[in-house]
Amino acid sequence: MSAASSGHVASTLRFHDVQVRYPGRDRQALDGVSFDAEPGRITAVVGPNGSGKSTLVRALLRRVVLQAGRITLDDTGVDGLDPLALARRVAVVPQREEPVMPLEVEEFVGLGRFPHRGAFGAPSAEDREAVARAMQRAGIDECAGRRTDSLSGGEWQRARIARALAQDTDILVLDEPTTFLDIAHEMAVFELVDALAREGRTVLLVSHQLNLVARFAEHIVLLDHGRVAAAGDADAVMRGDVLESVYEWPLVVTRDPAVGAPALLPLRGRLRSRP
Ligand SMILES: Nc1ncnc2c1ncn2[C@@H]1O[C@H](COP(=O)(O)OP(=O)(O)OP(=O)(O)O)[C@@H](O)[C@H]1O
Repeated sequence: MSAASSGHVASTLRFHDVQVRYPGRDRQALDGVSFDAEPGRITAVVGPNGSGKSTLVRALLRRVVLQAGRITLDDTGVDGLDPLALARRVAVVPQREEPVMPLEVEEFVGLGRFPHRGAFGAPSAEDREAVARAMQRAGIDECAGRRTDSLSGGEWQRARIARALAQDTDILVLDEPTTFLDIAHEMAVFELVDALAREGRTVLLVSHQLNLVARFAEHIVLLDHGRVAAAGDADAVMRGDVLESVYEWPLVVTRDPAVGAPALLPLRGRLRSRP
């Protein structure tokens, strides 16, 4: 299946027994994590704060050293790709980022084109088209001429998503992309991510929005202290006993009345004793 117009056929992104330990820490941030993110579907990574989700993204981008294990794109190790080759295949919306330069939104989104045209190349008609399309899909086109440091939290978030779309890759990784977004914009981002997956991209989505993940993601990986506590479809992962133990909070799992997906309802009051 072809995905982005970069010409790549979408790849399976595979984490094989990945182990990461940060210097000075006595426990592993990732401890034997294995799963596949396949083309044409959303693979969501969920889990409590500090469970290793962003470390997984950093490991993919080679920003942390693996103690053991491998991350591959269609059986090629990402460690064998130079940064530009990796950027032509994988676009990332990182969890946190502040505007560093006073750029207009359109210029900022255009930064996503760097793996295709180089840092100093003039934008081609194709670059300009990709930027316009990305801004439109991310719903930020009305802000094209605004400076990034004047945007609201939600507008800035959508500009960052647009920059990743402009990169035009077959693999898209989004680390909590709906932070700061209101309900309508949050739903619009989930719908957009869903459409991007259906067009054939491989989508890896880190999110705390379990109920939306249950509705949109075909494959969910639940991390707990750097290990995979559960993986599978929403029915396999969204189980009260599993989630209550991992999140250490009382909750019930019911059914979403609109679409029938499992829905999580946290209860009031802390668990008296941990299982
Ligand atoms: N640079 C670092 N140096 C040392 N320890 C780190 C570093 N970055 C993360 N950690 C630790 O690694 C573990 C996993 O962190 P990570 O940021 O991957 O979690 P997360 O699941 O993304 O959390 P959150 O939901 O809060 O964003 C945590 O214990 C964290 O404190």
